[in-house]
Amino acid sequence: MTKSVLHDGLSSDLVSPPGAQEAKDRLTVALDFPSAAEALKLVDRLEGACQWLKVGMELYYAAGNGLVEALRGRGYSVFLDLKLHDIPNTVAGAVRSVTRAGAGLLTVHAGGGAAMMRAAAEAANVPGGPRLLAVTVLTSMDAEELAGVGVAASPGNQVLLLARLAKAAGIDGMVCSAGEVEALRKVMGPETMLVVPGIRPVGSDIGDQRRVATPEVAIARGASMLVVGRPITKAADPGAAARAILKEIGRVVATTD
Ligand SMILES: O=C(O)c1cc(=O)[nH]c(=O)n1[C@@H]1O[C@H](COP(=O)(O)O)[C@@H](O)[C@H]1O
Repeated sequence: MTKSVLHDGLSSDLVSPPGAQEAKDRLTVALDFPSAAEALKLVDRLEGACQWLKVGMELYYAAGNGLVEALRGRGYSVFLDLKLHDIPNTVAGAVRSVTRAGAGLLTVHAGGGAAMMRAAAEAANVPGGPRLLAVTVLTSMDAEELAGVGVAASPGNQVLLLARLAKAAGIDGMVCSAGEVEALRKVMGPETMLVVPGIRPVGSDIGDQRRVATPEVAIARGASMLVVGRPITKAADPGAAARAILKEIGRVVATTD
């Protein structure tokens, strides 16, 4: 479905079974750590289980573009999750600043509005610029939390509204929960990148997430890519935890190819 969109020009692993590279391309491990040293230690323990690594606010504020470049130097694709949300001029400037590091993906908050997203899309539209993802409704929010910030719509309807706004503004893909991905896939078509966090393999702690699903369910419903943090980074054996998730992804990919 989204194979060609996702692959970042890296060579396939010739000794892996068919579909293995696709599964790797569809898993992003969230490096939510306070320092480059801790993040790189985890990367070593992943033993190449994934192609994409997500650098979020905690790590980027500590380690900056240097770490993005270091991860790319090790052959990884970098998903820079800064969830930009400010006036259009400021967001466009931020996109230009981070573009220099060569991240493949960058997030903005869809709640920043159409003009902000258009400004971000224009700033990213340069050679080597990142593909932009619009974060719709955070997976840590349920209907009650949404109502608390004055949004009466259900998470499903709010995600759909923001996704349509993002697409019209020229954004490449959206971040949503597994609960909305099926409806979004129908509306957005096969090429739009739909990225799903809030992933919890059976038996793992839910923590602060609210709209969650297993890797298998999220991929079966149409997710292009999964974002997984603590179920891998806090596991006793992060490499084994990542490989178990790849197996779940692979099972679905094998039946849909
Ligand atoms: O944009 C994101 O990546 C994101 C959006 C969202 O709605 N929910 C969400 O959890 N995330 C990120 O996905 C990761 C999930 O981490 P875990 O809950 O530890 O698996 C974190 O790095 C979050 O910042």
